[in-house]
Amino acid sequence: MANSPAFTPVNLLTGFLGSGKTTLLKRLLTEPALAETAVLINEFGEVGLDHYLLERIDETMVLLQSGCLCCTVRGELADALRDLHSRRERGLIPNFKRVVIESTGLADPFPVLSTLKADPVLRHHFRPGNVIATVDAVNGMRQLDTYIESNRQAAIADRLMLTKTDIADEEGLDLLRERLRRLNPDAALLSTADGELDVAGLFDEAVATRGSIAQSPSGFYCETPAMLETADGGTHQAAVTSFVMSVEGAIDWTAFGVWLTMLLHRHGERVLRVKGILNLEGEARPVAIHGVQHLVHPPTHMAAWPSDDRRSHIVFIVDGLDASLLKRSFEAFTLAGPVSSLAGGAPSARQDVQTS
Ligand SMILES: Nc1nc2c(ncn2[C@@H]2O[C@H](COP(=O)(O)OP(=O)(O)OP(=O)(O)O)[C@@H](O)[C@H]2O)c(=O)[nH]1
Repeated sequence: MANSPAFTPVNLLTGFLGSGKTTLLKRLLTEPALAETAVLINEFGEVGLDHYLLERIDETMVLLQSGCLCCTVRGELADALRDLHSRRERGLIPNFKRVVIESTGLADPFPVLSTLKADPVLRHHFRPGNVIATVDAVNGMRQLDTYIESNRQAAIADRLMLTKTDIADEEGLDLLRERLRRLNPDAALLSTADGELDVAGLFDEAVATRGSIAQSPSGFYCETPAMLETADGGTHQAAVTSFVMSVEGAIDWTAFGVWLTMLLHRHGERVLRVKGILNLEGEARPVAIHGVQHLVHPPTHMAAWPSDDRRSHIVFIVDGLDASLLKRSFEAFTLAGPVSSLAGGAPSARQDVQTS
């Protein structure tokens, strides 16, 4: 295709669970300079909601199967990129000049980058762009303390993007900045709240160095930082699992709000992420809800239902918390009918994530 670059940059948007990747992506995609962007979304969990929460669906947006890019979806990533390239060449989809991959909040970015290098077709048409890692100013310190994935994401990034500085306390923020500078002194440390932020400039530019990671002559990255290897060979923390609760019929908002607040108050340490699209009593439009550990974000109305499915779907990513307990307490609190579908455990798409 005439206007497509010889090597299309593939940018990676990473960052721990709930740290604001989709929010940033949504903002980026409204930038006129970034109009020609293909988006690949990968989510940890049975049911992906991010493509709905992004509220942009077209043929240059690809949802990668559930499972984690760094563990089980790498072949699919390569296939998706090859397919996008081939359809662009044949003029079947709008031209795109860059790719952005939004990874799961638990992804290790390194294998994603090496997928580009390993594939004989991809390396002739794509090149690495930038790795942008969002870091939650409220929960980031605890996540760095607890989850190796969070450290890997921050260590490999070209740009560290602090989010939620508007609701974080100053003292904690200073400590987090210091820690991030120590972890990755070469990355630009930015904030989504910065009015001067050059959003378009976050992408594409190939960078000469990437922290302590060596760059091969072909421009791809060939070493993983040894200091961040996990004892179990690099898979996710042992007890992290995800499940979805799907609920028929409208939910009472007050009861739901009390339940969620109590849940996160009591078990916030272990609820790494909760997000959902809710059908609420008295509301024509769906409402998106987000929680990250102890933090409940204000709910937002979505523009419209993304499909004919009018059920509420609530996705949980938990660390060592029993799905059936959550289901029972949800039913008791909200007096909702039985939760119609409850996926738990470790399905084949994410076998690398062990259940305890
Ligand atoms: N106050 C505030 N809230 C934010 C900011 N960035 C994101 N959020 C909120 O944080 C919640 C999670 O944001 P998402 O963008 O869905 O996070 P994510 O990293 O894509 O989440 P996962 O893909 O599930 O890991 C949402 O309720 C956002 O509105 C910010 O800078 N300030």
